[in-house]
Amino acid sequence: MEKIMVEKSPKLKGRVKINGAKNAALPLLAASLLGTEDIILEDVPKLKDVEIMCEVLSSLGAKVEYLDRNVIKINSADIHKYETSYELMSKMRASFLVMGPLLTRLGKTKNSLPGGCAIGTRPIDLHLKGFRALGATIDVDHGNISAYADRLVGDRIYLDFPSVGATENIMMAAVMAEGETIIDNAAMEPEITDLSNFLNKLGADIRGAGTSTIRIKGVKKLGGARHLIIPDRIEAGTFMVAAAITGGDIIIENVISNHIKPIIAKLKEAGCRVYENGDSIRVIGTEKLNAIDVKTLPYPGFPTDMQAQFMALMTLCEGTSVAVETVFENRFMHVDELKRMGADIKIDGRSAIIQGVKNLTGAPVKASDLRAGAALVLAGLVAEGVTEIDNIYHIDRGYDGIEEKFANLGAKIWRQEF
Ligand SMILES: CC(=O)N[C@H]1[C@@H](OP(=O)(O)OP(=O)(O)OC[C@H]2O[C@@H](n3ccc(=O)[nH]c3=O)[C@H](O)[C@@H]2O)O[C@H](CO)[C@@H](O)[C@@H]1O
Ligand SMILES: C=C(OP(=O)(O)O)C(=O)O
Repeated sequence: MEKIMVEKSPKLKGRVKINGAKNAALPLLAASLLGTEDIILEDVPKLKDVEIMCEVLSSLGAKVEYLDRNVIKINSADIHKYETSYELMSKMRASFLVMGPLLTRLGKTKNSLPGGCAIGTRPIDLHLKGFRALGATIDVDHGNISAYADRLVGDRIYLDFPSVGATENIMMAAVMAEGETIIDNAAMEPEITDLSNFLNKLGADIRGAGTSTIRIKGVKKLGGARHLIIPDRIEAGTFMVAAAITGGDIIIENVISNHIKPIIAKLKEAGCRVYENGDSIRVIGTEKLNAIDVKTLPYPGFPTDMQAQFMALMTLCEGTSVAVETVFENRFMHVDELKRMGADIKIDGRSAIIQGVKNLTGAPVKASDLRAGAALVLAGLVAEGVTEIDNIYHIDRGYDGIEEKFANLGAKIWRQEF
């Protein structure tokens, strides 16, 4: 069993290059099932989740080949299987994103129902509502969910919540449906726009991605393309908080600053200096951090995937900070772990009230989910002594080379076998 060990570190300084986004790579890999010619994805992060999605694609008959560390070639010309195994599906929720592409490409698909996870129950009712509106019949039995349709026909679909996954799955199912599909109250995350750009390169006809209304005109067939994945705004945000929490000075390269406006704004409110320069961002920390409040919201609001990392920062801000989580009903599992490190946090429903403390102390802690793990790494950088982080497979789902990147900035961090 491996743990990540973090020792109180000097102020982090230097440059760090951000990888392609996990949350763009996963839907793009799923969408690759739609193409009938070679697809090349560039800047794919080397992550456990990406590995699992590649296994899912291979299990369906796609040819998946690494051309380089971060470049994957996929050919789905001969996909024939429409069922995924429980074993693969249960490893990662995002594998459910193959449902839309398989439904439209093969007319049927059967997958095991994804369960909830540490951050919430994460239902898929909105994905299914979309598939049904396009004409699919949905059956659930023995933990499996099947969808089939002789033909899919476009319709107008209103999402009760702008779900990222539902928007993606419905977009992918609709690309080859007859006529026009309109998704209202669609998610507006940059990863949706990246997916739309990619599908259009394959020959799809999608307009409006990045706004709350997406229009998809069905086409007969999709081909191939080469596509560079957008930078990971959450990885970028995590390193920005690292500069803030250690009072350091970090230049973060390969960032689209428009994608991280709330992160920039909140770090400035905390007293940090943030300079945008083309595709890089420099964050300079401050001796005294001001208390800040954050409320998570769908894009362009403050991202739920940055709430835990900001909470690590808030534990050291002077005064009282409040974090309100509105996207997931149970995304406060990091609170007890931060408290073990000396943080003063109270939870009241969907709000966490954080009273700044003078310092944190290292402790054995557990990552309950991906971003909770990132928050513990950040807290460990400034906590007295050593922080020993267990369950780091969560962290490896979403951060490519986390120890190397932090160590290059001067952090005392290593992976240890126990
Ligand atoms: C692989 C990926 O891209 N993951 C991201 C994606 O997850 P994911 O696509 O799962 O997130 P959603 O936007 O779908 O979920 C947001 C909220 O909607 C609810 N919901 C969702 C679908 C549905 O059918 N019914 C329903 O009620 C969920 O329970 C949750 O409370 O967006 C989340 C919100 O920005 C991020 O935290 C995740 O990192
Ligand atoms: C919640 C996350 O991802 P996933 O949807 O893959 O669980 C995340 O990236 O923080």
